[in-house]
Amino acid sequence: MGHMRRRFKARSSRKGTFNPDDATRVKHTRVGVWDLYQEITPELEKIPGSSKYERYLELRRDLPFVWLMLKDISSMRSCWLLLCCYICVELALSLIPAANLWFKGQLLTIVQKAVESRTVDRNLLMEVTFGAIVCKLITRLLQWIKGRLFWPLSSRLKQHFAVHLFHARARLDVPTFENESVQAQLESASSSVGGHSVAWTTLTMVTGIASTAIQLISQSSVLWHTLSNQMDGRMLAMVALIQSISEVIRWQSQQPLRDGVWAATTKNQAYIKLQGLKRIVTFAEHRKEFVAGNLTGYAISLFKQLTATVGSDAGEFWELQNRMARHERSITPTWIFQAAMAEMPQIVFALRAVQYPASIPVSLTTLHLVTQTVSTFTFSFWRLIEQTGSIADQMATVRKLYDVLKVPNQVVDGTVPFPEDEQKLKTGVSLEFRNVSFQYPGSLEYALHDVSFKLEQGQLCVIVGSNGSGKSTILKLIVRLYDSLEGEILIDGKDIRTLKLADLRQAISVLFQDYTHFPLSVRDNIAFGDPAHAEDEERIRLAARLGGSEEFINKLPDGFNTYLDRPVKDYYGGLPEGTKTLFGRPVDYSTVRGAGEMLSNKSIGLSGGQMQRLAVSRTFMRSVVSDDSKVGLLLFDEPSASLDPTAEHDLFARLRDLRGNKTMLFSSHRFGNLTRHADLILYMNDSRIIETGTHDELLKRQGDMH
Ligand SMILES: Nc1ncnc2c1ncn2[C@@H]1O[C@H](COP(=O)(O)OP(=O)(O)OP(=O)(O)O)[C@@H](O)[C@H]1O
Repeated sequence: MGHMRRRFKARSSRKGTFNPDDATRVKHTRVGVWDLYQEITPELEKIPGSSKYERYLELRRDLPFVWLMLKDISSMRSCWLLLCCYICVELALSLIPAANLWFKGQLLTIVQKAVESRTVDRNLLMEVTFGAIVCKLITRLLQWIKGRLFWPLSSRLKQHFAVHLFHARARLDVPTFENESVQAQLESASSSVGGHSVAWTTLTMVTGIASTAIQLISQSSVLWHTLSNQMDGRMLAMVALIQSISEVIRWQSQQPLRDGVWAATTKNQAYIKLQGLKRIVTFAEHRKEFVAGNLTGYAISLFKQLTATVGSDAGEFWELQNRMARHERSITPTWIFQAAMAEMPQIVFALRAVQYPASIPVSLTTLHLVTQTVSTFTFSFWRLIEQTGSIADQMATVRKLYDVLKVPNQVVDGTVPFPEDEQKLKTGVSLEFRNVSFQYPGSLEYALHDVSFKLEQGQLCVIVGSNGSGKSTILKLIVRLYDSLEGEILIDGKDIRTLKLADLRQAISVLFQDYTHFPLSVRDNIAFGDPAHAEDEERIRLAARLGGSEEFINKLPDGFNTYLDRPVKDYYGGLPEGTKTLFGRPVDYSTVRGAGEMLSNKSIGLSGGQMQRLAVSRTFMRSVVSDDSKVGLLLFDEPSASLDPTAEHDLFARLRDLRGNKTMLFSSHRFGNLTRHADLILYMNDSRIIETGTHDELLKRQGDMH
């Protein structure tokens, strides 16, 4: 699989767009039910190794990053010694084929002498034989050492760069993270081949290329030297080499989808429907309606009929593509010429033998030497081409790996510390919106339009409005998930953009409407509300109690240690059907088909209300559990949306009790329980505040209107 991914990794060096309908640049082929569109590459680019100028520029841009990475790797204390050993072993291994060749050349000399003088230099023969054996042994030994170095080195690199990548991802703010190009960059920087990190792949690739190059150079110089006094030796070598290189080129050109721009789609309606039917009978989610709808008979006959219609054209894209590629290896004039060329060394040898019968033993050995060397040679050459082909992609990946740490966040950090006096937070902060307007990135509509209001220290404010009126957006702007386009937001009279982000967010506690649950234990889900006290068990339990979640958490299989959705699945195969739980967790048989022999665990279901209580507990952990909380402003976006009336009543009562004198802001769909206690109600519609006042004032005004 890893190999496949690497072979077909899309190369995205070309700028611009790809239009399958442009017949002048795009070749259209039918592959079974599939339509394959390939961009026509100019002939020149098909020659391996001939990279275009643009490609060269790219390499020049990316190369420094590879250097940076190598420096980075060697500066890791636990790595550099291993790395040195690894490089030495690789170097030694790449010189071995040349040594082997040298011994064979010596044999050739011995044979030649034997032919000429009818005597064999015994000592030399012994030396050569012994040398060849030692060479083999050393190779084995080096390979063994290389194998032993592999895991420690590769896993250390993986760890090091895992931290790097975690950092790169963790530091991004909301608009930057949502940006598609940043996502693509992160994706490719963390791409791995066969489970290895980018660093390891790059390292092996760089050492691999160096080693192949050394092999080629050392072998060819030894061969050239050895053959210098052989009749036709060099000619034989040239002929064999040309032949073998042309094989490589032919092989290269037979990989139509290796490089270049291409796309495939199917328009075969019968095939698409067939795939749809397969899914219906495969996945559990369709079963209820499939059975109740009495669809069995109909589906079977439809499936049979469609299978007949599509016929042998049916198939997955890769399967058909491989079949076609094999068919394409048809007989062409070049192919015939190459086949003839393959026999060329033998022909040269035969002609020579006819001319000089005495030279037969020598030329026979030369022939053997040449053909054998050339075949290892071809292999090395082929590898070099393979590797240089992917090195450009790999280097680009390395650059991206380093660039992701430099992606600028869109929300720029401020410099002013906040608050000046921590004690003041206890009495809450004041909050003011001055003519704030905002559009979400990529959206043309205003989510907030000229919004102004002022909330004094310690006041309770409720924003009321229908769906999509902009309530949540107000909360998101206060914590600077996004920055407003126009106007300013002031906290304690200071523009929030001037304040240090970490301080600002520390002083605010927020419960979003679309709160999330981290794929961690229930305890950690609450503890993450206040990292400073994440180890404080008492505090976590208190937060759970106040948030109304303690009771149901205690009933979970592992209590506070329960994972609602374990991020690491268990693996098993061939389980007897009677196994309902394993390792204390329920077995999920519904995923068995997709994952083959691997199965995963069912996630533990909580009701919507329980989820919300858990989220409220996390917020409480941060803001209301204790007096030493550094929070001065509490924001709640529909905290009771999934709660039943009693739970809602309890929650609000508790919140009013616990908040002390802190400033609090709620959003709600309706007037009611909460608005009665509000110092200020903002009534929103269509991105604007259309009315403000207290509960009574607003009701009165409404009454006046009717
Ligand atoms: N991430 C986003 N990207 C683009 N548009 C968004 C995004 N989030 C919200 N919007 C749009 O901004 C407007 C205001 O949304 P907001 O979430 O503030 O409404 P709301 O009053 O909180 O609604 P609800 O009561 O449904 O929660 C809506 O028109 C919405 O479609």
